[in-house]
Formats: sequence, structure tokens, C-alpha cells
Amino acid sequence: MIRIGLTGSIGMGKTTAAKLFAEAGIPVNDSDAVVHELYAGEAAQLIEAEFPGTVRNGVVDRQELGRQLSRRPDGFKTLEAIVHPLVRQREAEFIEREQARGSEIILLDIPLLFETGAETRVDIIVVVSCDPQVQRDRVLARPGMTEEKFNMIRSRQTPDAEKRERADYVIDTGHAMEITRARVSEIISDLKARIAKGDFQNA
Ligand SMILES: CC(C)(COP(=O)(O)OP(=O)(O)OC[C@H]1O[C@@H](n2cnc3c(N)ncnc32)[C@H](O)[C@@H]1O)[C@@H](O)C(=O)NCCC(=O)NCCS
Ligand SMILES: Nc1ncnc2c1ncn2[C@@H]1O[C@H](COP(=O)(O)OP(=O)(O)OP(=O)(O)O)[C@@H](O)[C@H]1O
Repeated sequence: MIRIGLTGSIGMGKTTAAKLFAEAGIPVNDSDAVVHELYAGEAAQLIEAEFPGTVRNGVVDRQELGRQLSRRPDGFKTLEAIVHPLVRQREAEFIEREQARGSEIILLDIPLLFETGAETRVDIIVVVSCDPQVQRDRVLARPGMTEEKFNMIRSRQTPDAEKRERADYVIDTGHAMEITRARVSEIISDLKARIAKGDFQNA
């Protein structure tokens, strides 16, 4: 089974690209979606204990958590120590399920792939990327997003240029959606051809 790791900086189009892979029939594990689930479940009380006032009706209020993190950026380390092991566990369960189903290719959406050394867990790295101005316009248009929060998140992410350099495939998301969709199809076809040629030992 070939594991694709999909990553990219904030607003570069990971979620959109992951949807296109799923539509093309590739099973996808979406880490951000897992975090949303955890924040309404098993992570909530652990986070409330470290960041009092962030849980409302049993669910982590991300705006409030974001506000507290802006005041104490060192809090990211504490938060990640709670969240990342739980995310890893869910990912491992997904991989096991797909292995049992005999899937040929799967996709792991890992926003912090380079930052957390996740390269070793995947066979192929796909990076979504676009012009920084497009990225900025997309992100600042989101409700509740501020320049400060955008800069804080960006400062914790590996720069786009470095991500592109370390990628096996880059998807440029700065143009029409159809171009992104075509690039996703092209990557899948290329991977299938490489699997057929015997390029991967674990295929
Ligand atoms: C900081 C939080 C509260 C902001 O929530 P919000 O809903 O406003 O934004 P969202 O989750 O959609 O993230 C926006 C962007 O920030 C990136 N991001 C999220 N957490 C981090 C982090 N710890 N370090 C760097 N970038 C991050 C995301 O990948 C995305 O590109 C939230 O992202 C969070 O709780 N993060 C900690 C969990 C985490 O590390 N998730 C990402 C990997 S699984
Ligand atoms: N050609 C394109 N490819 C991908 N996304 C596009 C394209 N054109 C416009 N967009 C828009 O850009 C936005 C990309 O946001 P998306 O949520 O996919 O990014 P993300 O990388 O997952 O963000 P985050 O890192 O914050 O989770 C979406 O609103 C999407 O509709």
C-alpha cells in the first residue's frame, strides 16, 4: 500500500486537494477533521485543564483557544503534546483499516508533515502551493481570521519554498479548480504507472 502524505501551508488548498483525491477514489485521512472530532470528544477536558475557559458545552472553542495562544505562543507546545499523539493514533487506525481492505494507494492529510518529521511515515510527498498573495487573500477572508493570527500560524510552519523543494509532486492551486483537479488525476495516474513498473517495494 502506497501512502501519500499531503501537506501545504495555511490556505494553500490542502482540504480542497484532499477532497479531489477522495473524489478520484483514494481513501483519505483528514487530520484537521480528526482534530475537530477530538475537540468535541476525548481531547476537550485535557485542553480545558491546560487552557481554562476554552471549552464550552463540552467542545473546544477554537476562537478562544486561538486567542489564548496569541497571548502565550509557548502554549502551542503544550497543546501539541495533547493533540498530536491522539491524531497519530487515529491515523494508525485508519492505515490498519485500509491495509485490511487491500487499498493500493491512500492519502494522509498531514498539515505539519515536515514540522513533525512525518516524512518517514509516507512513501510520497505531495505539496499544495500557490502565490503568497493568493494565500493571504484566501486566509484573511475567513471569518475570525486576523493578520496577527495568520502571522503566528505561518511562523510555525516550514516555508512554502522549502516544502516545494522537498516534495515529490507539487499541486499549484492558484488557478482554476479544473486545473487542480487535472493535476490530481495526473499524479494518481503517474503513481499507478510507477506501482505497475515495480518502483515501490511496499506496493
Ligand atoms: C490553533 C487553532 C486553535 C486554530 O484553529 P482555527 O480553526 O482558527 O484554524 P485551523 O485549525 O483551520 O488551522 C488553520 C491553519 O493552521 C495550521 N495549524 C494548526 N495548528 C497548528 C500548529 N500547531 N502549528 C502550525 N500550524 C498549525 C493548520 O494546519 C491550518 O493550516 C487550531 O488549529 C489548533 O487547535 N491547533 C492545534 C492542533 C494541531 O496542531 N493541528 C494541526 C495538525 S494535526
Ligand atoms: N484551483 C484551486 N485549488 C484549490 N483551492 C482553490 C482553487 N481555487 C480557489 N480555491 C479556494 O481556496 C481555498 C483553499 O482553502 P483550503 O481550506 O482548501 O486550504 P487549506 O490548505 O486546507 O487551509 P488550512 O491550512 O487553513 O486548513 C478554498 O476556499 C478553495 O475553494
